[in-house]
This record gives sequence, structure tokens and C-alpha cells, in this order.
Amino acid sequence: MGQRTKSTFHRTSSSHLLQQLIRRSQDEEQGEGESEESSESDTMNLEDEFDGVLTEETVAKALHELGRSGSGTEQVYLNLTLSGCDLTNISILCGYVHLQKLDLSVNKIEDLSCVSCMPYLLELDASQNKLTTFFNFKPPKNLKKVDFSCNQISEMRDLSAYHALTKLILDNNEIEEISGLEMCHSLMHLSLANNKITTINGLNTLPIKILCLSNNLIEKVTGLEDLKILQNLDLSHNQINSLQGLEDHSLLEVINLEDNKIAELDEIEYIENLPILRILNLLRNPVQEKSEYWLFVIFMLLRLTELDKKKIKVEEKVTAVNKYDPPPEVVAAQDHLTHVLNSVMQPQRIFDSTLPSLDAPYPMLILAGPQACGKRELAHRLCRQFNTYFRYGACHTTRPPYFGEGDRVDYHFISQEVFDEMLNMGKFILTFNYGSYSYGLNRDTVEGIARDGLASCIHMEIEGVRSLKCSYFEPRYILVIPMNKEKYEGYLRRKGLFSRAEIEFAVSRVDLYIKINQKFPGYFDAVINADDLDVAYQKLSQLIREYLGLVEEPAKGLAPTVDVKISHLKHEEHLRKSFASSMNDFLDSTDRNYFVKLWAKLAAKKTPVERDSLCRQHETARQALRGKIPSDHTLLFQRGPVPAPVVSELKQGFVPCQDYFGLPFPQYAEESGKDSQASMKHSVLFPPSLWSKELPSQLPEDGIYTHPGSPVSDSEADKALKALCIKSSSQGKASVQHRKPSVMVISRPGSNTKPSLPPIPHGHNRPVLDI
Ligand SMILES: Nc1ncnc2c1ncn2[C@@H]1O[C@H](COP(=O)(O)OP(=O)(O)OP(=O)(O)O)[C@@H](O)[C@H]1O
Repeated sequence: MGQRTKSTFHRTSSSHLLQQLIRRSQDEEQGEGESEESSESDTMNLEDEFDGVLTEETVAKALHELGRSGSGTEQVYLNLTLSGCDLTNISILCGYVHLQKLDLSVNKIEDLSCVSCMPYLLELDASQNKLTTFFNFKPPKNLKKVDFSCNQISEMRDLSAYHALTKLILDNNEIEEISGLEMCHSLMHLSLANNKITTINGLNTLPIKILCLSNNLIEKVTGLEDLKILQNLDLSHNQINSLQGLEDHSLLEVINLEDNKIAELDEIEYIENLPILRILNLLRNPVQEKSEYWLFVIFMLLRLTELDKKKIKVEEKVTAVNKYDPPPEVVAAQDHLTHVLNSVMQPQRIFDSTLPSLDAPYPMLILAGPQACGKRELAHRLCRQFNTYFRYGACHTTRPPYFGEGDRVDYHFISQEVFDEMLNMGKFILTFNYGSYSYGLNRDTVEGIARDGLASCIHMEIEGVRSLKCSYFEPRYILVIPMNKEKYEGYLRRKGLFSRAEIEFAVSRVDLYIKINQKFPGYFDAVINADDLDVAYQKLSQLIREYLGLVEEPAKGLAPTVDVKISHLKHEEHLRKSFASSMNDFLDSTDRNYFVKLWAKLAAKKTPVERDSLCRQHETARQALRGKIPSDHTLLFQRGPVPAPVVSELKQGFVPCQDYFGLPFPQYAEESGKDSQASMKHSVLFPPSLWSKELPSQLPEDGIYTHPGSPVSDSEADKALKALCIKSSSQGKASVQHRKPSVMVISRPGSNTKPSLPPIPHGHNRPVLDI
């Protein structure tokens, strides 16, 4: 009763709508009571009797989704679901003209001609039936989605009339060739999985976004060229051995190529430029067995989020990048790590270049810049002019010498085997490959120069700089850069040593250097334009002279970093002077509480004026102590009388001083911590026995020494100290002034590097310490 009512309702006009609905609900209520008893026997009967012919009762039960008809004039049921009803004959559906969604899946239907009567049909699911042809009905004008999967269709037919089709599923049929779709201008989703397709064709310029051709017999990715908006491609379970053909699909997000025959990692190059590829499946391809497969694919396709059905972790991406294209910082860190590890494996020894003191790094000057920009020539000239300060640090290289180059003069020219052996023995501080040759800065080169009390001057490319910056060395870096690239290129060409590619490479690195200098202010301490080598040398020489304190005025026209450096030096100088003068008044203690104790001792004897004076001096000294400590490089490179660090045991303080030749000492030596004291102690050039000769047998009672000109001159202590100083200075040039002399002056220009060099006497060859 209810089924009939519903089907009748569908066919009749909406004028009976209300009445029909009331009756339908009454029927259903009645039915509830009866159903329990009768349902079992009904089912039995149906099973026995059912001949596969669709009845109105069945239809009535399966109708749902009440809504406005396609014509817009009636209220009708829009959807009919008859899935799994064992139907063979659905001809009755001819009368259901308003249907918009029809699900006939899992039946035994062979004929769909009734669909011709459904002009408003939008979706048709006829999957899992017994269709041998498809679309053998008059095309509903707006039919959008059709599923004919799991039938026995062996041939596609012309679908020109189905303009509105957006989704067509033809999986699990027997189709051998894709055809008839040319006019489906709306088709966005096409699935032909599990067919017998050998070649992809017939897709032309369709707007397909999702294409599934899995489980076919396809060997090549062809025929997709015009599918410009393809987003999701499933070609799994085919015979494909190359990714060629996918390279231009810039909107591809998902590629499934599981179970194919892709064997080479190079194939990934075809899809490496797909900008939004997120998911790739290459499971069960021979390429998976390659040892580098996972990281390589991740590296090539960094935008992937999922590979072979596994989410890609950020760490894996980082590892992949570090492996195949490490950023310069990683290269430098790896280089540094290699040399540290290799050197740790060797017998240990104490290095001259690591020992100066805690806060005084071994002095190095690095000239950095692109190949043949003139930095090597500049380094040589500099070392000739300032030979008491610098020595040229020749690197080792595997490249053969150019005409006129001297072994050990420009480089140590060695074979690759020797280079590798040195590397494994931990001999290098840094290494770098340029072109096909290796370059390395040998630790012994630096050590040899350090041992002679000189600073190392070395030229290198930026890669060497980066690696060196990982080490404990704290060189000054000067960028030597040819600003005029044409001139530089011409110069390289005229040299006749380099190939066109080498020249292009060298010139291209000019911008790299400029960029680094701009991006990281302070990365280089100074910049020198290398367009004219003589001018460049003038600037470099002036810069170094200023840096060493050999000239008063700052260089004009140098890079800003230079000026900054100079003003910094002047500031340090000022601090040093004020500190020194105050220190000359307060003597002989590094004890933190010294001033407190001193004050307590002296206060009783002083007049108020004296006390105030002492107080002011005390404060000045404190301020100086709190102020910036002059850089060790400044001390290191200081010309003329330069204070050597205090030689003291603990509690040793500042002393009034004259220099080694009896000149008034202009600087100060300042140390506060134990470590510093220890390191300073190491810096002495005179043996302790010399000190003992000069020491008074007894300290003045209050233990204070003072400079002869010190304003604190009236105390007993001052007097005693003054007496001691006069006595000491009169004892000859080489004498030092008090029981534990704290300051001395090195008069040889280059020898002022000594204070921060190791404690081992000048010129000695030290044995290697096995630890
Ligand atoms: N240990 C090193 N670390 C980093 N770079 C280095 C090292 N030794 C040499 N270089 C640099 O490698 C580059 C190639 O060196 P090469 O000697 O072949 O060139 P060049 O024509 O002599 O250049 P230049 O005159 O600038 O030294 C040069 O820029 C050089 O400064």
C-alpha cells in the first residue's frame, strides 16, 4: 500500500501532495504492527519468487530526498537508491522522470535505456552490474557523475553529447583504449583503473584534475601533455620505467606510481621542479632498493610531505639537505669537525698558537677574496713590509705550481695522496676544494710562525674563512674585492691560466663576497677595493700601520669597518692611559679587597685632604677597572714600549714602573683573575732567578710601592717604594724593578708579540707531549 502510494505520488502532480503524505504516514504506522509477524514470511516469499524485475513497491521504498523537481514546479522525490537488489530489469523506471540521483549499483542490470527518460538526472551509479556497453541511453542534459565500474564494458563510445560530465568512473572493465571523451569539456575526474589500457591517449585538452589509470598495462607516461591542470595522478600497478612526461604538470600534488618499474634515481629529476608536489608513492619500484633512495628523493623533492605512504619528518629533510647540498655553514662545521676529530686521534701536544692567554688569541690576519684578485700579492707585500709582525702562511695545495710560483713560498705544492694523508693525520686546521684541487691550512705552518713570535698572514676564499671561524682562532679578516668586475674578468683572461668556466666562476663569486659583506656587517673587519693593486696595497698598509699604532691619523677612504676599528683603538688607548695613571698611584695588589685594606691602613695617618685625594684616586681606579679592558690584539701589536703582563704570584699588584731601559712606562698591565695571572706568568721573558736578584730583601712595611711622581708621596709606604724604584732602576738596563716585577717593555717592534705567546722560551723546539 505504502510503496504504491509513494510511486504514484512520484508520477502524479503535486496537487495531491498533502493528502499523499498523510496517507503514507498512516500506512507506515499500520505497517509497524503487522510487520513483525509478516516480515519473515514475506522475505522468504520474495526470495523464492523474485525475478529481478523492479516493481513499483520496491521503487517506492527506495525513493528519498524530497525536493523541487527539475522543472521547478513540483515537489518530488529526487533520489532513488536500489543498490544490491538483484535487479535485472529496471524498465519501470521510465516513469520516474524527476529523478536526479540514481543508484543502481550491485545488481545484474544489462540495460540502462530507461535512463533516457530521466532528463534531470545528475548522478548515476551503475557500478557492479552486467553492462557491456555504456551510455546507451539518451543523454540527460545535466548528467555530471557516472560510475560504470565493475561491469563488462570493453569499449568506450563517443560521449560528445555528455557535455556536463565532470566525473566518470570506469574502473574494473575491459577497456583497452581511452576514446570518445574529446568533447567532455567539463570532465575533471576520470578513473579507468583495472582495465587493459596500454597507452594513454584520447585525453587531449580535457580539464582533468584527477586521473586514475592504475592496474593497467601502461609502459610510458605519454598523452598527458595537455592536461595542464592535473593535480592527482594514479599510475600505480603498471609497467612504467620512467617519469618522463610528468615534468610539465606544474599543478600536480599527488603522484602514485606504486608497483612500477622505475629503477634509477635520476628519474626523480623529471619531477623535481613540480612546485606543489606533496605526495609521492614509489613503493615496490626497483629504485627503492638504492641505498640513497630515501634521502635522495627527499632532497630532490623538498616540498614532499609524504613519500611511500610515510610522513616525512623535518629532521629527514635537514639530513637530506646536509647530505646533498649542505649550506656553507654546515660545510664549514663539517670541515672543522673533520680536522678536530682527525687531530684528536693523533698524539697530543701543546700548541704555541693556542696558548697565548685566555683572552689573547694568537694573532692572524686573513686576506679573503675571490681567486686571483690580488690578495696573495698583497699578503706577500705586507709580510715584507711588516716583517717584524707578520709572516706569510703558505697553505698546502694539490694544484701544480704556475710558472714563477715557488714551493713553500706561495704554497706547499703536494700530491693528492700526501694531502689526504695529512688530512687523516689531523694536520690541517681547515681544508677547501676549489675546482678540482684541494687546499689546506696546515697547523704546523701557523705553529712555526707563532713559535717565532709572529702573526700569520694568510689568504683564502670564503669557505676557508667560514671554517676558520669555527675554530678557536680569532683572526682579523680583510676582504679584498675587485669592485670592477669587467676589469677583474679581463685580468683573469689575460693571465691565461684559467678556462672560460673558471673565469666565470671566479667573477660570479665577487657578488657572493659583496653579499656576505652587506648581509653580515662585521663579518670582515675591513674591506679593500682590489681594482688597482697598488692603491689597494697603500690602503692595506695604512690600515695595518694604524692598527699596529704606527701612525696617528686614521686612513681616509677605507671601509667603515676600518674607521670603527680605529676609533675603537683610540678609545682603548684613552682607557688604558687613565687606567695606567691611576694604577701608578695605587700599587701592588690584585687583591679585590686591596683598596679596602689599604684605605683602612692609611686612613689613620692621613689628613682629611689626603683622604679625599686618595678617595678620588681610588674611585678613578675602580672606574678604570670596571671599564673596557683594552684588546689583547692592541697590546700585541703595540709598537714601542709595550707593557708585558704582570709576572706575579697571587696577590701581585700594579707597580710604579719604568720600562726596560728606564723610560717611564706609559701603559699598564692589568689582570684580575687567577687565570689571567697564570697566563701572564707564562709570558715572562726573564727567568725567575733574574727577579730574585732585583728584589729587595724586605718589603716596605705596608707593602706599597709607588711611582716617584706619584701624588701619594707622603706616606711611609710611598717613600719606601720610591726608594726601591730608584734603587732598582739604577742597577742597569736589564734589571727589573721590584721583588716581583710586574711590567716590562719590549723595545723591538715585532717582539711586542711576545707577551701573548706561550711560555716556552723563544726559538725553542718543543718536544711533542704524548698524553
Ligand atoms: N687553505 C685555503 N682555504 C681556503 N681558500 C684557499 C686556501 N688556500 C688557497 N685558497 C684560495 O683558493 C683560491 C684558488 O687558489 P689558487 O692559488 O689556485 O688561485 P690564485 O690564482 O693563485 O688566486 P690568488 O692569487 O687569489 O691566491 C684562491 O682564491 C686562494 O686564495
